[in-house]
Amino acid sequence: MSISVKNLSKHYDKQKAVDAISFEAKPGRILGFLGPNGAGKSTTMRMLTGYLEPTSGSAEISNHNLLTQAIEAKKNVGYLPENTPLYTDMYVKEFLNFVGQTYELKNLANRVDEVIKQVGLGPEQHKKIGMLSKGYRQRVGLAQAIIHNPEVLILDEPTSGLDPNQLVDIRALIKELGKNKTVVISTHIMQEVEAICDDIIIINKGKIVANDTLDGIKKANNQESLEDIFRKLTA
Ligand SMILES: Nc1ncnc2c1ncn2[C@@H]1O[C@H](COP(=O)(O)OP(=O)(O)OP(=O)(O)O)[C@@H](O)[C@H]1O
Repeated sequence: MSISVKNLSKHYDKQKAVDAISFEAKPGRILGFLGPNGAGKSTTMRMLTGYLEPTSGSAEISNHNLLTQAIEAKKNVGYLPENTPLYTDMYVKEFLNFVGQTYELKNLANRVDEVIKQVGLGPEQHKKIGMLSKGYRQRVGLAQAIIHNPEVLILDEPTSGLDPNQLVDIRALIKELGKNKTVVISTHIMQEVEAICDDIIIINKGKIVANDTLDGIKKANNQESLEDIFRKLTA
């Protein structure tokens, strides 16, 4: 199993931001992680990438425990945070080289060229990150997330704020990456879920209220629209 989460919780004082959730995710599938604002999506994603320590419970990435085998676990996960904090003063290639060095990658120059091609950054690769449009910045964010070829990709609202053209391109890219990785993507756009996700988890107030395939959740709810199902489960 690429991701295995058991009774994972994060409490901020008395608030249970994430409340004993358990789930698994498999390779070659894209898991949509849905929930209203403040449901606990980003908090869960931060715990899955080792950025945030859980209050209790455990999470494994590629069979490595994130607490006790943190280095191995982190090698197997790539992360695109919600508001991608990129180094705007760095050039695209400079930044990707910098990230690659932190993973001590071999043949780094080749790998940087490879990911630039893979995410469609070719025409913009000689620019400073600060000069790029939001869509191209997201491509840099995706490039840094996949540079070490991780088995698991965690993408926190990767298409928010993109124009319709970039949106379609980035979705296609995520779909392509999902063919041989385990991708977890959070989004508020139900159309996006329909377009790219195989499986769905809906989280509400820190608890999982649905965990099914896209087809399964629709069948279980008399083929209602995903918007209606979402509202019913999270109202
Ligand atoms: N550092 C923190 N300190 C205190 N409370 C926090 C902290 N980070 C998150 N929270 C709270 O935990 C809850 C879950 O937040 P989280 O950011 O995980 O939600 P989310 O589902 O990602 O929301 P959104 O869709 O708005 O991004 C929220 O009530 C939030 O206010």
